Amino acid sequence: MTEPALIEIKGVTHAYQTATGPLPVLDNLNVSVPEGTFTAVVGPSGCGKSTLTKLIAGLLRPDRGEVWLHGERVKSPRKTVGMAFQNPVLLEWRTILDNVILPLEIVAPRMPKKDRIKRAEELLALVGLEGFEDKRPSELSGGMRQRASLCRSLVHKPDVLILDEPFGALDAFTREDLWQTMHELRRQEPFTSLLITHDLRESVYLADEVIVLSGRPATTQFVLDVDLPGERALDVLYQPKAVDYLATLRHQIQIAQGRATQEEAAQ
Ligand SMILES: Nc1ncnc2c1ncn2[C@@H]1O[C@H](COP(=O)(O)OP(=O)(O)OP(=O)(O)O)[C@@H](O)[C@H]1O
Repeated sequence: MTEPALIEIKGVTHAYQTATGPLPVLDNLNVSVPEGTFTAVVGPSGCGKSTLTKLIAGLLRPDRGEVWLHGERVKSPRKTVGMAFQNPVLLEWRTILDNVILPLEIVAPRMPKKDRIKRAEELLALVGLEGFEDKRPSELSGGMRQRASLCRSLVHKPDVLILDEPFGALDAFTREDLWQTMHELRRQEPFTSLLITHDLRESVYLADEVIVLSGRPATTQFVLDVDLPGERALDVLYQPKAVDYLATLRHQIQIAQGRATQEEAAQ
C-alpha cells in the first residue's frame, strides 16, 4: 500500500459569504503533496490560492470535501503548520532571537530556555543572520527580516511549511538570494512545503511540482513535474528544460486568465 501524502486536499469546494451573496472560490479541488516534497501553486490573481493555505492551516473549514494533514483530518488550527507571508510581521518589541523563539514558547513551553535559544541561533546562522540575534526587526533590511521570518516558521519543526508569497515584496537580487537560502534550509533540515507564488521562475527553481490553478472558482488546471536536479544553482533557470517549463507555465496561466486555449498550448 502506498503511504498517503502529507497534505491531501480531497474534492474541496469553498465559497465566501459576502453582502452580495456567496462568492465561489474553490471548486472540487484535489491536491496531494507527498512528504519531503516542495509544491508550488500558481494561478491568476484572486483565484483562491491564499484560501487554499488557510484551509490547510485549519483557519477555514471547507464547505465540501476534506483536508488531511499527516493522516489526520484538519478541523481546527494546527500547531504542526509553519507559515510565512509576504509581510514578515515580526514583533518590534522583541529582538530577532526572541521573535524566532516565539513559536517554541507556544508549542513547546516545557523546552528548556537554553535549548530554545540554541535551536533559534542555529537556524539564524543557517540563513546568514549570525550576529543579528540582539537586533530589533526595524534594524534589519527587508530581506533579512524575511530570513528571520523563515527561521520563525521552521523553529518548531512543523510537519509542513506554508509559504504565501514570502519573497513577493523583495527586489529581484534579494529574492534570488532567498531562493538559494530555501534550498540550503531544505538540505539542512528537510521539510514539506507548499509555496504560493506569482513568480513562475521562483516556482520552477524551488519546486518539485508546480500546480496551476484555473480562474475562480479554482480547480487544478495543470500539473508540471519539475525534473531538475534537487540541488539547483540559479543557472538551471537558463537551461533549455527550465526555459520550456517556463513557457508551458506562462501559457497555462494565460489559459487560466481566459486569454488562450488548451489547443493553442498544444501547438
Ligand atoms: N474573508 C473573505 N470574505 C470574502 N471574500 C474573500 C475573503 N477572503 C478572500 N476573498 C475573496 O476570495 C477570492 C480569492 O481570494 P484569495 O486571497 O484566496 O485569492 P489569491 O489567489 O490568493 O489572490 P492573489 O493572487 O491576488 O493574492 C478573492 O476574490 C477575494 O477577494
